[in-house]
Amino acid sequence: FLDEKGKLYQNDKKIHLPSVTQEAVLQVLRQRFHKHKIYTYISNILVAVNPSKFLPLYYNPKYVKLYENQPLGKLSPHIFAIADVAFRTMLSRQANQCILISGESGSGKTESSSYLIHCLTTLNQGKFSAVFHVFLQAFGNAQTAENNNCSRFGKFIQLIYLENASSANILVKETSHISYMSLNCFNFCL
Ligand SMILES: Nc1ncnc2c1ncn2[C@@H]1O[C@H](COP(=O)(O)OP(=O)(O)OP(=O)(O)O)[C@@H](O)[C@H]1O
Repeated sequence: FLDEKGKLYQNDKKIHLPSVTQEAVLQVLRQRFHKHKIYTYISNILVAVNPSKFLPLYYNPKYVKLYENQPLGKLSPHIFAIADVAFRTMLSRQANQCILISGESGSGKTESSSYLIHCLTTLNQGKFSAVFHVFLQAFGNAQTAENNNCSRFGKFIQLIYLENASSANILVKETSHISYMSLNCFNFCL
């Protein structure tokens, strides 16, 4: 989102970087971070910079509604936009969707997955309790030099969407066997 002179564009307008180097990308992320913008799109990939503090404005429940049914890139980059696109694509194509979250320890993968689950269950008006997360974290997390709440296991989370279920129609399954987190919503109950 830098213009040719290296200046940040206003209003999250999409533009090309003059040269795509690690330094240039980091510069954009840094500049946006200083403007309290922790999310940036690189194509349809969302880059999140860990703010290390809760940003209530970002995660206000009204944003789930705001991002609902909006094409990716129309509004400011946000993790709710990723959840919405996955959800809509699953419904329209009747096909599994997968969201991969990767990053170094302490970068915010667990937090991001919580926001995704929150948004996906809200979009579906389903009810989800955080029991799975709390339970797994109680046994599987530990404090490390990088992260006070470090997951000491890989995670695969599957959200199963049941189209005709009467009440809570997203089931959440959480298992722990791969080395980075993936989120997979699917399974239609026709
Ligand atoms: N979006 C966010 N908003 C506010 N705080 C965040 C956010 N993302 C991460 N954090 C903070 O950073 C800490 C580390 O994040 P998290 O545990 O999600 O990292 P992780 O990538 O899952 O780490 P690990 O691989 O070590 O398990 C969190 O406990 C939280 O305090």
